[in-house]
Amino acid sequence: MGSEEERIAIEKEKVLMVGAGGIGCELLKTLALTGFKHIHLIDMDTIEVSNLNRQFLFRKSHVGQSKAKVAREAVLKFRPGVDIVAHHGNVKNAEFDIDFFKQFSVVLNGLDNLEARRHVNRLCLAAGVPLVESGTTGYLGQVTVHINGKTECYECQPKPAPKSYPVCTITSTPSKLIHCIVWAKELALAKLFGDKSQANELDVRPSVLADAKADTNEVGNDADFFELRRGESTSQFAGRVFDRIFGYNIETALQNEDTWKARRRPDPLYLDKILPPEEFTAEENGNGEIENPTVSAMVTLGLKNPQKIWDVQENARVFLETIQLFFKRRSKDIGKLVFDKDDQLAVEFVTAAANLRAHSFGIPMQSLFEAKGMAGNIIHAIATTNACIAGLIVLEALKLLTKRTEQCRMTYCVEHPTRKMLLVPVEPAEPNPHCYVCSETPLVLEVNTVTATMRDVIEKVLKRKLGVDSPVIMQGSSLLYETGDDLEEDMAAHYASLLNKSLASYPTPITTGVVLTVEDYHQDFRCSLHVKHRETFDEEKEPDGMLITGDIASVVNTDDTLQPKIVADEDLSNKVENGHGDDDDDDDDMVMFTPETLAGAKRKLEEEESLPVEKRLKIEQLPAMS
Ligand SMILES: Nc1ncnc2c1ncn2[C@@H]1O[C@H](COP(=O)(O)OP(=O)(O)OP(=O)(O)O)[C@@H](O)[C@H]1O
Ligand SMILES: [Zn+2]
Repeated sequence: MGSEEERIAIEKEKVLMVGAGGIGCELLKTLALTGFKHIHLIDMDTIEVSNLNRQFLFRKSHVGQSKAKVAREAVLKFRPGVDIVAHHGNVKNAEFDIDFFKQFSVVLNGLDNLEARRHVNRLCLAAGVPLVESGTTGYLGQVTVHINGKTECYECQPKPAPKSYPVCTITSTPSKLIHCIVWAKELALAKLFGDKSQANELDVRPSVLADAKADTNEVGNDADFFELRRGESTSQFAGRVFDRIFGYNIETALQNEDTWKARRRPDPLYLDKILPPEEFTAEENGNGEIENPTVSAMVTLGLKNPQKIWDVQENARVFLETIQLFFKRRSKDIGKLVFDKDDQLAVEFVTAAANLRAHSFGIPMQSLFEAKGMAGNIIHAIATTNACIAGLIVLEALKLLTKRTEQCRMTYCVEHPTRKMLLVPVEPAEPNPHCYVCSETPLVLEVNTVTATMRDVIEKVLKRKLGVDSPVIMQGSSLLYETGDDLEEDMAAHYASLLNKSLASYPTPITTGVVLTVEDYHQDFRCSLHVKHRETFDEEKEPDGMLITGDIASVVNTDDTLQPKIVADEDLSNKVENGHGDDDDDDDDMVMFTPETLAGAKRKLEEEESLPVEKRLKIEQLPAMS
């Protein structure tokens, strides 16, 4: 039992918890059992079956209900005297504003995404409330403490960003299964079932070869190749797509000899070499069958074990069956499907398509279970890690509430003992004086002001890179853009009309030398952008056609949409692939974020003797995913 001072603080102070998932369930239980009496809890989600193995406050009968509300009820059963207020909503909602945050003595995060974490960080800074931030990934975890003005804020240091791959690795020269999975998920699935208006490089071929084929009309260069044709059965369609993407496209790529000089040549796959014809030439057209969102090709094909690696025939069958099922039972999703790791049919399609491509390129195939993990960037959560992290959060909260801030520590939970410790405490660093969030450091925006529009700047830089939700943009004293429900109609129309204008064609041209002020009142966020015109950008390395520089250590790409650069959470997929988190130094992979960017981190170790540098980097690189 702690000191009297602690007991009083525990009973009196009001704490806010954000997230009632893996960490959140453990945290709410630990707070209640420690004696905390006033707890607010925010979570926007409802309970899913897949949460039940570790989010122990939830039962099967709760599936579909609010996590925050059910967590509250579950804890009240064993600690009825605790005053718990459950909010079922997004922490970014306007109701959770700075005044709302001000009522708490400390905020405790149990979130799973960068966007929400950055938002809470900004509100805590604005409200002057200390934040205890946390994350776990399998056996790894971390708890960090952020006190406005005293320690670094959550955004003072760079965060691991998704790893990106050159487009050509994905479209033409995969060398690992993850490349094939990204291809299956972002190109094949998207081309067949996703939004057709989005650019998609699934079917790109060298123009010379494409022209030659088009002349003979052998395959055609038709834009609607991936559409179900009139009178065509879904099985004929699936077969046609199979031969195109695994056969014809590979054969076409093979004709580009230079590509294969130093690489293994892929083998084209054609259905008639893999399956007997009766399996893929059925004439029936099953459109119009009953829609069923939970349909599964594994069920209809009798494949039971998700951990078994399918052979080529099985992958071909699953590929064909998933396409048919999408058309017959999921037709409402066609044209708008986006990959979701909980969508069984989509995962089956991605597994089969990735495996077939892998087979063609001589890459070992994987089971659906493994492929799902890679496609969904899943590292299986470990309940014990969440419990340890929740305990550490409460310990840090106690130090904050009893004003023992000098004792606060960032604690890293590591997989292998470091100097006999699995929990490595590190003294919090001071605020980064160049952090654009907690200091007023200006940023430089390099952009082609003649071609880029204000919409580009808002979407690609302000929202995606700087994590701003509702930007207000000023140039000197004139307002260039604002959003909000209370905006007059004519003003909203005026701003909308300006959005598609290039920066240089604004009434007062926005070009080199102009300083834009960006604010988000809800986040109490403010920064200035110094505009610098630049003619050209490297399409591969700077796909946004703009670059934000300056003292922007913490500016990272939070967006995981994959156009035009293909991005995947390699940190995580590596772990699934190799069983550990080390990068295997495949120089094919282009990393947007390197250990060097972390080396400047100023954390000091608790003991005099420092960790070896590699170890320190690893600790600091721990991704905080959930
Ligand atoms: N913006 C947000 N507002 C409120 N709650 C959020 C927000 N973003 C994430 N959360 C909540 O944070 C929790 C994180 O928990 P956790 O990492 O265990 O994820 P999960 O969705 O429960 O599980 P998994 O992703 O592993 O299936 C989730 O319950 C999620 O709803
Ligand atoms: Zn900061």
